[in-house]
Amino acid sequence: MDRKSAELKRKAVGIVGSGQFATALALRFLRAGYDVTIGSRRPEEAKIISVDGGESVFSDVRVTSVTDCVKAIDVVIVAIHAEHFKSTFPPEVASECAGRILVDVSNRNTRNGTQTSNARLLSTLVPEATIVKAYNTLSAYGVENDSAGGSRRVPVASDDARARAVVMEMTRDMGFDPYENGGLGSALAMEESVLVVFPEWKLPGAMAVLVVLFWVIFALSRFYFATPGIMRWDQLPLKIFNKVFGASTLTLLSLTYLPSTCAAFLQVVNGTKHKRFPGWLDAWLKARKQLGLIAFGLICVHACISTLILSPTYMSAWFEKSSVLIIVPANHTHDVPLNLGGVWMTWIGELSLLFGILAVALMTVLAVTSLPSVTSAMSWAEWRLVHSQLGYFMLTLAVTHVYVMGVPKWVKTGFPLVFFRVKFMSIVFPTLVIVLRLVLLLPCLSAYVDRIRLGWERKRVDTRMGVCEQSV
Ligand SMILES: NC(=O)C1=CN([C@@H]2O[C@H](COP(=O)(O)OP(=O)(O)OC[C@H]3O[C@@H](n4cnc5c(N)ncnc54)[C@H](OP(=O)(O)O)[C@@H]3O)[C@@H](O)[C@H]2O)C=CC1
Ligand SMILES: [Fe+3]
Repeated sequence: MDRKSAELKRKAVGIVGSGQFATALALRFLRAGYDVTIGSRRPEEAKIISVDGGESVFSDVRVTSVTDCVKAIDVVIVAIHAEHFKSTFPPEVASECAGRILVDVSNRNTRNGTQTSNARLLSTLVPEATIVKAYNTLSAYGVENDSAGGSRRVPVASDDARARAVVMEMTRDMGFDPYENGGLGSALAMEESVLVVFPEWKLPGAMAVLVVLFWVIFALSRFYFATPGIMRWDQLPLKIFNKVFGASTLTLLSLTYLPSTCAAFLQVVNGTKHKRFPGWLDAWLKARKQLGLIAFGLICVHACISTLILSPTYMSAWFEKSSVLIIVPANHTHDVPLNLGGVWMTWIGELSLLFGILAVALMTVLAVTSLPSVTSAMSWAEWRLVHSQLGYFMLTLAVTHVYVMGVPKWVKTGFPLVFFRVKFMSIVFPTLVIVLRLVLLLPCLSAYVDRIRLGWERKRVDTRMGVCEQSV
């Protein structure tokens, strides 16, 4: 076979099934210049598409029986539900698939705890074909419309490296971004990946809910039970909840930065970095980005509400007291014009606001630099500088924002009543996190941590147990 005819053969693809996904893939392959053959149970009934996307005559797609499709084409995409594998590939059809590449695109509806992937099931039914798992992470809509949501990255898995390479090239031809995803053993994880949504947000989401709930309960108890009489229910939506948002932000920011400090202390205690972190710390370290982003969302809400209620009525401590003495002459009957003028902010208000605004600005920088496109444009050293040093600086600014406005009141309140104040309690945990970080910065300790991170070990440990490469 000369090169030209080999090339022409490579540009042909078969698709078993004529449903929604099969149609979308056929259209995409047609646009990429492929000859498309659809293998259907009832070829005469199959709805056929043309390359311009409209339904039309059989001009662009060849429709045959499943047997003829697998007989004629080297690479066949199996776009049917796994429940129909058995009826579609009985032994007589399976034998015709010998030497062919079959691409399994199927997904499951539930995580039924099975240990066998659909791809493995197909490989047992069609043992003489080479099975590749791909495209199950796409959607029919996304395949048809480039503007549709969803990742353009396509994992491709197969035990046969050549088959993987063939399918990856076809994927590129369609305009997607394929990547090697190992052997067929990965198929189970690929099928499960579409059944769970935002798995990395589960733990941080749960932590955030608990934190906000804690502050809601604390704020309500403080205003309702601890100091009855000062609570006005009509100020619950903004004044009280704004305190909850502020306190929750500080707690979540602390939870974002604490695990790296814990990891550093653990490395000091272990005297090595070659020891796995316990599971809880590992999960917590992985949740940092999401925790930080949730905190960013809450600080935006806190900043909006604070701006709206910024007035001497709501924030009396931030504004100078103004009093006017009105002497009304006896028998005075007409209006007396009063020009009360503006009320100036105190230095406490101004300074506290400044620290708050700076903290929000820095948090915005941190949130932007956590976007994948921005992260990929940064070096590791730059990323570390922003998310570690700058992050702690931002936390310190946020805490100072509360200290400046709170200290005069706390001094007046005194112990133990100060423990019932939301603002006071909100900075206890962040202060502890900052102090722990400062302890790590002590020259003797930071030099020790640096040595450990360079690979030094206090005593040799069995590194074969696994190396922890988590960035801290
Ligand atoms: N739709 C999507 O967005 C995505 C789908 N997938 C996977 O692609 C596969 C096909 O999905 P989709 O196109 O949506 O499904 P459809 O129900 O639209 O199509 C399934 C096709 O399977 C064929 N088939 C074979 N045997 C049977 C049978 N016994 N009963 C009914 N149909 C049969 C039919 O074609 P014919 O009549 O020509 O034989 C039918 O058109 C599934 O495994 C799905 O998990 C993966 C990613 C995204
Ligand atoms: Fe605030």
